[in-house]
Amino acid sequence: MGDQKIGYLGPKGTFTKMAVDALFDGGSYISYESIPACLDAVESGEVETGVVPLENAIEGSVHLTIDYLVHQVNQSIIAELTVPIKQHLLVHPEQKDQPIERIYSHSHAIAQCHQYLHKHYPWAELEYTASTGKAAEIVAEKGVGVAAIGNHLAAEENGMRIEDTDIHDYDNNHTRFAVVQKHPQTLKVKDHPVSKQKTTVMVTLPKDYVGALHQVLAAFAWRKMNLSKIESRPMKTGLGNYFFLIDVDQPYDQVLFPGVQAELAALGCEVKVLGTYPSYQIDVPTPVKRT
Ligand SMILES: O=C(O)C(=O)Cc1ccccc1
Repeated sequence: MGDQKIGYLGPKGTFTKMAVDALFDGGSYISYESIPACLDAVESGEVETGVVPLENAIEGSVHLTIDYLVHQVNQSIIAELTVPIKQHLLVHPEQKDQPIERIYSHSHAIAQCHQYLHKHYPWAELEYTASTGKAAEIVAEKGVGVAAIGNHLAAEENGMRIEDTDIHDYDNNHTRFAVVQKHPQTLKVKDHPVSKQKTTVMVTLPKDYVGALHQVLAAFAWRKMNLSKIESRPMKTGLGNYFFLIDVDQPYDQVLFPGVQAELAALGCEVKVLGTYPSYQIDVPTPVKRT
């Protein structure tokens, strides 16, 4: 296999980049400034593999990723990795007593630190950026009087000072990242244990009728297939129209899944397999001391 080209949500110093560094064993890493830009690059073949955030333990799903995967591109999830997330307040090295008037970050990072922000910086304006790395880059450029929420890598890469560490409101803050490809092929990853094999399916109901979701879930339940997540998202075709994304805790097989698909098809549901993949749990290094 040649050099693997991996696109990720950048710029430098994002959590996605930390996840990429932790998972992959070599390759060319190409940074994209937004989730759609990264997934478009996979779609066009500019990179074979993309890595984007999928779900956070505190804030929930990254809807932009889910919606883009479902509505805009045709790609498979070929791996997922879960990494711990520690948020810090980053400032310009010349920041001293100047009031912090604006705080920049990704919407999920801001949501993970709401209580902290409410308590310590209730006056600060919050400004959303496409990633935490972008927020750090903006603050490094703007100078004093502003701050970013991000990780220690963003601090290092942008020459920032960590003003306050571990400012996320809940411990056990983890994020799941999806590794996606248009034409599934083998990945060269470091030697991480696979915690389980999962399959994600998208189910679209024909129309709203009594017990529809119950029947969908029953198809998995009586086959004793464990579900680890179910989420509804709007179809974007009108209020009240939803599809369901279901994570099943087992690899795709030739008996149970086709059985589910046939049973749901008989109910008029559309079922699409978004991927069957290994799930990695990775501990990224977090060498943080207040500086
Ligand atoms: O913005 C980043 O650094 C990302 O990779 C997305 C994200 C944002 C907040 C928590 C986890 C991942």
